[in-house]
Amino acid sequence: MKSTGGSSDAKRRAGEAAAEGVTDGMVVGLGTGSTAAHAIRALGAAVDDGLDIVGVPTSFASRELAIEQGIPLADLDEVDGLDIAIDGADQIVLESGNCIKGGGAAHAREKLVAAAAEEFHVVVDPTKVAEQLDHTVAVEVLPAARTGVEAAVEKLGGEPSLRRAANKDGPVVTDNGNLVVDADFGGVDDPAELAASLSAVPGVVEHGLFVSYASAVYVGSEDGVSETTY
Ligand SMILES: O=C[C@H](O)[C@H](O)[C@H](O)COP(=O)(O)O
Repeated sequence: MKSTGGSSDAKRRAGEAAAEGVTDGMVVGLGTGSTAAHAIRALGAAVDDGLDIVGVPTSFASRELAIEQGIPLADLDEVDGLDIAIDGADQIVLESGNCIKGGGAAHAREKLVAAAAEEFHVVVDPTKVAEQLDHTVAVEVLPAARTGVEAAVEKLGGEPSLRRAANKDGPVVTDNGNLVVDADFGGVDDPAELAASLSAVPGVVEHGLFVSYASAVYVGSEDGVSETTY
């Protein structure tokens, strides 16, 4: 999985700490990204040791890793809710637990899985922690809606930019066959209001603002992990 900077030891500590909260019989959302990957690996090791869980992956990449780790899997529509989802974030405010996700363009399925879970546990390294959300907001859009969504983002005070692929000419295409517009709003004063405004734009499939989703945040560091609960 792609890495986004930050110490991999810190990410590993956060991921492993969150995985420790998973117990027999749980249905577990498996997040996407380099930090969530550590949780998936830790869960894979626990499954090897007899832990009985079912994982619900949030992306092609997390599914691939979970299969490699031998974690039994189900699709979201095959389970009757989830006990917990463990996932990373691009930026998080600890006071509220509000965060921005979608650096790997997986935020639409990640939000579906988080919404279906009783607990949403976010795993990050200290570089992700901020006083105010000011990271670009990933907006997954239907391809035909791109220009309309870009205009709507500008009306909301943001600067839109189509996410382009690194190893292909042209745009990033999500696991759902859509495009991603990264919207720079600078500092977000009211994340709930912006989230609602973005959700109301025709053609927006999902955006990366996760407002009031987190029930716990694990911040790994060089020498330990701190946990904040909500
Ligand atoms: O779309 C990707 C996800 O929202 C990731 O969870 C997020 O980008 C954080 O990834 P990482 O742990 O690699 O920084």
